[in-house]
Amino acid sequence: MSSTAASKTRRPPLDPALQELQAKVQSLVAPNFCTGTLPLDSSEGGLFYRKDGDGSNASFISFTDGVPQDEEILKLVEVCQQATFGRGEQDVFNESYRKAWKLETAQFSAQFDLARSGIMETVHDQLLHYEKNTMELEPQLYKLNVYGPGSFFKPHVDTPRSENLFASLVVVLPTAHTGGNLLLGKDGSLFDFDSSKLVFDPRTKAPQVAFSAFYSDIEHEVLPVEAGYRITLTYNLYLADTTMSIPKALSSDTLTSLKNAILGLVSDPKILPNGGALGFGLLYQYPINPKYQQDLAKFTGALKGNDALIRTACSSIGLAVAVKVKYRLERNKNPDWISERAHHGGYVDTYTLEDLGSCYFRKRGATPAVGPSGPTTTTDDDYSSTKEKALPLLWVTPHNKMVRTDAAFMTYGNEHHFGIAYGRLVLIAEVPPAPEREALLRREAEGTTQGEPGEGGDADKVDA
Ligand SMILES: O=C(O)CCC(=O)C(=O)O
Ligand SMILES: [Fe+2]
Repeated sequence: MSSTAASKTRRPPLDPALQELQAKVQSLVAPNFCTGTLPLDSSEGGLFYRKDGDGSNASFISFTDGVPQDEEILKLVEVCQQATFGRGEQDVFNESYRKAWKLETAQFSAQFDLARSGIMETVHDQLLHYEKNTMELEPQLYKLNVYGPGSFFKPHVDTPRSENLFASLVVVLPTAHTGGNLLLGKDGSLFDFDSSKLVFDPRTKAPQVAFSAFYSDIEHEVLPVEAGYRITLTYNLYLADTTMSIPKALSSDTLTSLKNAILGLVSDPKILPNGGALGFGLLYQYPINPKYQQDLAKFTGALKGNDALIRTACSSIGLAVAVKVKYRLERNKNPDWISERAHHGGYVDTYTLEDLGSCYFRKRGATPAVGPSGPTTTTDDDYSSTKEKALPLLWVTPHNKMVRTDAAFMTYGNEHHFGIAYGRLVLIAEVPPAPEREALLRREAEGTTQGEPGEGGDADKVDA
């Protein structure tokens, strides 16, 4: 029997509890960016810079000793290079896509000290909110950019130049300018960050920095600067393990209502009566290194925003959760499948939502491969003989609503990089057979499952 026939005959009407959980997941709003301003003390307001290759002559510009004049900024521009961007595997210069100047880190030293500024604490709290408190974000200064009149940067996602790239941070230094808004999300659907209005205190006119941090896979653009110069420091924020305990106060209302919606679904013995899994397509994309195929099976990075919230909700009610890569089979017309190389055991077949097509969850995989632009292709010889052992996988949400994945768009980034691609991931929460779920539900009703992380518990501890 073909898989298409199998999924057609098996698709049941949508359960009201599933509809409720879908609506809940789709209405989640975990933060995916954060912005703010910070006074800039005169001891931190300077920038030393030099010409490329000139070790002996440095110049200086102050951002706190009066508003920098155009002539001073033009001297800085003189030592800059035209900014390029990544397209496929090359850095290219194309003024219809990006018009700006850049300075490499070897050419400048800013007195502004990100580590001491307190910005990273805010960013950490917002962007790693629902994640394990064993991870932190490590900022790496990336470039200084100058956007003059007519400068802009067309919509793009930031290049995943390492598997650990998580977020991007832009710090705008205080200069007089108009335009140059940073739009987050498609056409600014998430936020319109108008630095021109933020870099001087509206009351005292004192200079300040304005910052914006966002997950690097979120589409963003810089609108043309209309007048003046917009000067930025950009940082890549990498995930790093930490032994420090980072306190977290989770907004438990959102988490509790999501947990209740999941419990509402799994408390129905007609749902996955013999066990199976709930599938959640993740909203964000994550950098994956196709070379390390084994590691694809155990994604250990932090999840972003809503994705992290779903993982925390599932694991804190005692469901075993795992993050998997979604693959596409090349040879036949079979739909996507999900593989986990590290485990051996059964296979999970599926009945699905209409818009996903069917999908197979297998606990033992053939060789996976990730293409350079996300969706994956592979061949799998023993695929058809193994799917009989499948258990149902019930999709709660489709994948990747947040991220545009059309090929042209995905080839653009802010720098070329070999080997790392943004991958589509799904979260699989294993659901035990109905009789075994009673204990889980009883525990939750009695409040004996783990509390939210940051309230003395760690959601991951309840993973099976
Ligand atoms: O200047 C900004 O606000 C964002 C710049 C940017 O997107 C980049 O450098 O990749
Ligand atoms: Fe960018």
